[in-house]
Amino acid sequence: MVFHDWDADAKGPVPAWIPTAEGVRDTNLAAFMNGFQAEEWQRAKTGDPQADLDLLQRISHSDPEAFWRPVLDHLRIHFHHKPSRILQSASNPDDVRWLPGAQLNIAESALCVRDQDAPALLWAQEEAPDQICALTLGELRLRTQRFAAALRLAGHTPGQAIAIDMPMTVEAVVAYFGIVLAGCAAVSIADSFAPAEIAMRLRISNAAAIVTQDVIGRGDKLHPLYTRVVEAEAPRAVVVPANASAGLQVSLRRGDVSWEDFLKAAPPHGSFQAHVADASDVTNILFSSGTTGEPKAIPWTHVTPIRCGVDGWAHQDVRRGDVVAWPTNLGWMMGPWLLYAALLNGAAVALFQGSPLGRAFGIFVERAQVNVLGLVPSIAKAWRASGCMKGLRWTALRCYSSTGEASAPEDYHWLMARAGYKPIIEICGGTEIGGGFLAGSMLQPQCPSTFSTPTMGSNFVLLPAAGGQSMHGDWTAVVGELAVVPPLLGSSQRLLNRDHHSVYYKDMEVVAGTSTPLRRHGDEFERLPNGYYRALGRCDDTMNLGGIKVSSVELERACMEGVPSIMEAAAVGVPAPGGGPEQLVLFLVPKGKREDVATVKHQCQAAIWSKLNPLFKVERVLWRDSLPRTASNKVMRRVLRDESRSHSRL
Ligand SMILES: Nc1ncnc2c1ncn2[C@@H]1O[C@H](COP(=O)(O)OP(=O)(O)OP(=O)(O)O)[C@@H](O)[C@H]1O
Repeated sequence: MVFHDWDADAKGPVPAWIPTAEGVRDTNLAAFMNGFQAEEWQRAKTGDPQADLDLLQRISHSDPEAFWRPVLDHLRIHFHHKPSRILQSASNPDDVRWLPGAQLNIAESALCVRDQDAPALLWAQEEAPDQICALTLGELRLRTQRFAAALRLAGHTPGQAIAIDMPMTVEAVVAYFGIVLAGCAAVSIADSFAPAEIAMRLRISNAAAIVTQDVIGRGDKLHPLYTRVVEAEAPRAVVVPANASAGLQVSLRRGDVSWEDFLKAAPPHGSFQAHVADASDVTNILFSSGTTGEPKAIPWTHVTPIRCGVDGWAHQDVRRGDVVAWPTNLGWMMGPWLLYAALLNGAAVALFQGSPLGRAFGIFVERAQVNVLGLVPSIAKAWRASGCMKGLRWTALRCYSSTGEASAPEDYHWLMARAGYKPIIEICGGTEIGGGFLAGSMLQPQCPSTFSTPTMGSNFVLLPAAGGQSMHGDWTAVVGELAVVPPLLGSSQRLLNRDHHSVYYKDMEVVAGTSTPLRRHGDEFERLPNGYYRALGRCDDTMNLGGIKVSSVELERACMEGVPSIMEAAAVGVPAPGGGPEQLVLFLVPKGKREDVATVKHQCQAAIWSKLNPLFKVERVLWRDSLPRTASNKVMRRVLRDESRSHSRL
């Protein structure tokens, strides 16, 4: 009611959550600001953390030496040899060096320097979501060291690539950190992939071994995993049983070994000296989702996880003793991101062994006392449609967080309300960024499906179609492609299967007033009148309707808000048969039964006219049972574009 005369055109969307003074005071950033010493900070700060947030964010990229030193201390990054400086600049962004001269193993910072008695991992099975099991950091460290020792005894040397293809279980986390401690690179492969996809990733990374699981149990169904890995002609496999008490449910190839036998070679309590590496050595090889084409193989170094840690610290406000849950897999960047964002901040990771779509997951969140709950938009949509979380009390929750694709404000308003109005911290970046460049903040009012600040350390411009570069802080409402201003700590400097420079810098404008090229990212954003941002999806998903550029996401949002009978929408622009301007085709998933196409087309048209532009014409509407998605659950509009082209040829 307080907002009934809110002028959204002048002030941006209505906030659905406003931090209290006490809430602001308790954040990590407010505490950090108290002790921050940078010269510009001392000169210009007001003493009010909310008012000073922009200043801190600006200093975080304009003065990396001043910003990162205390942040590295705060995250307790453990160096065997300290870096000579934070950043060694170069005119080519691929040649800059973060933490030059540093010798470290980032897994030690995650496992060895914090309270060893504190919980590090919590988990439960889908069949018994309220039976929470826990492992302390000390126990996790010991198991990890044993795995690393076993790797060494099996002949694996620093620099080798070792794949992991399995659900995100305790064993997966042990293997992940064990590989990093041993100086090898973990090749992250999502557990949903078919053999050909697994084989491609093993080939690109030249993996010397793989850690996998026999089967994946979901509800009362068992899905094969080991057989897929075998079909991919994987190298030697270490195989974890899905059900430890039942033992392995597959027979192994000659040379493959069970998890238990693999570990037997190393003493359970022996200490393992972590491999001390250069900051730029590889710890992890990840693959992007492939929304825009073939997945890119992206190496993460010992520096990249610091991006994850700082995101979690500054944006989701992960605190010591917290519990962080985020249904994902090590094969997606949010898997490793979650481990580092929690452990580098002294928090525990909550791993649910089952589907996040049902009530069992909600019970787990309640019982594990989850403080920070991450998700992708399709999870919230499913919860809202089924009503499965009704009555659950997520009282420990301080915030949600969302990544992956643009969210629907209505769904997210619903989600905020279901935990008694808790903010949803949107974060957008990418596998090659090691985390986010744009996010929400617990120091600022939050509106569903918007971003309120660049992440700490990052800087970007929007490139409006009319030309020019619009900086954050310009405070002008504008739409444009977002381009990152390098350098950005954590972002990639090489790719294994493409030329890094051509993918990210070729043909890009230079940063105004410098000779440094902007870094391409390929997302379209709108800056709102209050300086917040809204994601408009991939630039490839924008279309030109009657000479006006519009993004798929905007059209979809208008339909979702205006037509109650649809659950999901995907909008694509298709060239008119025989040439001419693009035509708008809508693919819709119904909430219940499919309504008459002509009626729904009329409703969508009305919603688009009233919310966006009276010149946009809906050409066709097609019902679908579901939308095509990548393995990481992102809508593949390029597949729909192809589909509608073939429809129009019929
Ligand atoms: N909170 C968010 N809101 C909107 N979009 C998001 C959000 N988080 C991530 N994204 C989208 O996901 C992308 C990053 O995902 P990822 O690194 O897996 O690569 P991809 O773009 O999906 O795949 P590829 O680069 O192979 O095409 C972002 O560029 C953005 O398009």
